Amino acid sequence: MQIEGKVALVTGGAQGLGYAFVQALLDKGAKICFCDINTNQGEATLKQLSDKYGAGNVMFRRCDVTSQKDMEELFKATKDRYGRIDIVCNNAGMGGETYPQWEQVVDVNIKGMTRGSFIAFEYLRNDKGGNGGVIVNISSAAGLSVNPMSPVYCATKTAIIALTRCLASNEEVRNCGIRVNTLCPSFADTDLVKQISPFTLHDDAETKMENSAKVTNFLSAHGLMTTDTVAESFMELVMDETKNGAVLRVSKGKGNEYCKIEVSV
Ligand SMILES: NC(=O)c1ccc[n+]([C@@H]2O[C@H](COP(=O)([O-])OP(=O)(O)OC[C@H]3O[C@@H](n4cnc5c(N)ncnc54)[C@H](O)[C@@H]3O)[C@@H](O)[C@H]2O)c1
Ligand SMILES: CCCCC/C=C\C=C\[C@H](O)C/C=C\C/C=C\CCCC(=O)O
Repeated sequence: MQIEGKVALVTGGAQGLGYAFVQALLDKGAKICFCDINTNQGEATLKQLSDKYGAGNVMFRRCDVTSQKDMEELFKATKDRYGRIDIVCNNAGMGGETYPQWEQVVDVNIKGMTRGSFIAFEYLRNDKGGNGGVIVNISSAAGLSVNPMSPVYCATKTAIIALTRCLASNEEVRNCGIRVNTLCPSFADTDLVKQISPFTLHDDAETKMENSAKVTNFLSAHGLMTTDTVAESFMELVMDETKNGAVLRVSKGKGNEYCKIEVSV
């Protein structure tokens, strides 16, 4: 897919990986709408991006991906401003393993990305005025592996891999010119990683210290990628038109791998 002249929408784009995806798309000539629940950070990021790429090429809208109304308005505002939508990146996500945060993790990571995919279909489908296009859902290497420290986060990310593969395999979706892929990064240098708080059955100080040491050791064993490195792989999933239903794991230690998850039905 040629990016020049295309219109992309990125959720959770005010910082971290989403911000890197937005910049990678702008670098290739796309027009962008990014949303975030954090209005202050979103507006600060909009200012930086407008200075660098021109105010006509980028817009920000406050939007909570757990709200159907917010998301419908986000897509409509993007189409109203730029006339089309070609690329949707469902990126907004979070971690948290205790109540009530774990429920919000399910809402944002699973329902938010499902909502974003379903609304995207209405705008991309080439049988109803769209031009086809691509959806990239941001899962995680955590969705491909077993991890005792983050059962809820891992479950949500595995769900996104399943959602993506099923949607991509659907003939109606394919026939409307829409590809759906998922990116599964290992650790990258963002706030989300700095805030990891592992699942535990105990809340005493000693266990907390032990768990914190486990997280530190786990992180130093795997290393942190830059957000730009992850964005290069994101762009591969966007641009390579042969990729549909792809599950691309990106890891500092293990490199990039398109994962095959075979099941017999
Ligand atoms: N950083 C990593 O190591 C890593 C690895 C694999 C996958 N991921 C995934 O990448 C995505 C981005 O994570 P990140 O590391 O950049 O984290 P981050 O915390 O730096 O950025 C996440 C952004 O999403 C926004 N957000 C959160 N909830 C939202 C909501 N309800 N509606 C709209 N926006 C919301 C936040 O305000 C923030 O700007 C997430 O889906 C995360 O699970 C991150
Ligand atoms: C300390 C583990 C907690 C992990 C869950 C919390 C936040 C996760 C953020 C990222 O999505 C983590 C990404 C991958 C971690 C899972 C497996 C590591 C695989 C290592 C590799 O393949 O390089």
